[in-house]
Amino acid sequence: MAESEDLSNSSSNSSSREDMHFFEGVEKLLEIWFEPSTACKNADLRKIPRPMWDALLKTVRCEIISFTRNDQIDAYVLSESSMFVSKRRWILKTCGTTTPLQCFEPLLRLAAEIAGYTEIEDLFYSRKNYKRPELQVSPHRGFDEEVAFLDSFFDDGRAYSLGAINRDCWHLYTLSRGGGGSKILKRNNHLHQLMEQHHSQQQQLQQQQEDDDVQQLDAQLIEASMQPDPDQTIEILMTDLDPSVMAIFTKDVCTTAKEATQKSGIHRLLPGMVIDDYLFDPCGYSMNGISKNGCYMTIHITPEREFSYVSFESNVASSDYGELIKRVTRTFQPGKFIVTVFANKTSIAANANREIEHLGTIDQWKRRDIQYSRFASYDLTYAQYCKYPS
Ligand SMILES: C[S@+](CC[C@H](N)C(=O)[O-])C[C@H]1O[C@@H](n2cnc3c(N)ncnc32)[C@H](O)[C@@H]1O
Repeated sequence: MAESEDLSNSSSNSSSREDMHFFEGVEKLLEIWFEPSTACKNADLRKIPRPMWDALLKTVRCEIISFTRNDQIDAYVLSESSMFVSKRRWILKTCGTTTPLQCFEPLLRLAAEIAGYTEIEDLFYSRKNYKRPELQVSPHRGFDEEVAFLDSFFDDGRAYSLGAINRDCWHLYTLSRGGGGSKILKRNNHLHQLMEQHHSQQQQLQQQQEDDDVQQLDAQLIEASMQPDPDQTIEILMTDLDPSVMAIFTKDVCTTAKEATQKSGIHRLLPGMVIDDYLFDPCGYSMNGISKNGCYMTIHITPEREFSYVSFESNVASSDYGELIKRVTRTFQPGKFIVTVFANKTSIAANANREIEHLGTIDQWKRRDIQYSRFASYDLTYAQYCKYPS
């Protein structure tokens, strides 16, 4: 399977490429939803203390550089992108040569031992094709390897590649169940035992509770599981960006992250977000934005001209993502971009596929690819756009 970006127009040969400074902006994105726990009423991933996150992120090869929180969500800016921790949802987005799948086992242990979760309800692992896949380390040297790794944990995982696999494309691994928990495979013996052990301990505790309490909780859970909470995620992954915009995200032009945020107009993309931003030296930018209702946005920028890359992601609900896509692409002026939208049936973005189908052009960007997929609990729309004439 072709993995690298289309390099047919590149004049670089392999020896000069070796010497070149390079940073892989493309992120690996892992989102896990844990199943609400009947036995542990106060289960919460935010109970996991900071030193444990620090240790977990060492296995990923990155570290926390900034932190902000509100009642709904803890948001971490990392040396390579971001981590968001909510009650039962965990999101890790990391770029460069990080290894997010390496922290999968430690995460499940912390979720069981500290947070009180023993079952995974849903999982999404996704990324764009890397620009330089040969620089990645195991288990991220190719999508096949990432899938094999995840398949060793799940018996119901499914892998998809959307877009043109010899050019710009996007890979996704997800579970095929609509909630209901996904059993960790028995061949991961130690982890399986650990999860089972926590599960049975919690079940014993459950039996000690008053019958009324349990019945009430069960009734609430049944009702909640029949009607999922609205959920949606939009990602816009941009390449070949306008150098004059990218210059903003260098220390030559801005001395602080706040200055870069304001000069670029990032603060106007989704008003009402509390922004935690970071400007790297000599260049590079990351920000997390969070709002009181639990929404987040995150933007990461690799401004170097030879491999410029910007990602935008948010779970903000909208029935008009076209407007948001316009604001984002006008801000960063990419040569090309990929949009993905996940939305479940109760989301106001549930018709995003139809909306994007009508967006054949967005300003000066023309759509080259569109695919629509229906999964157990979410619909997914993938589209790719290029600036024309291209
Ligand atoms: C971490 S940031 C944003 C990454 C993000 N995934 C993206 O490219 O959209 C990466 C940018 O910061 C620069 N940078 C400077 N110092 C860095 C550091 N210590 N760690 C990671 N990136 C650094 C890189 O050269 C690159 O331009």
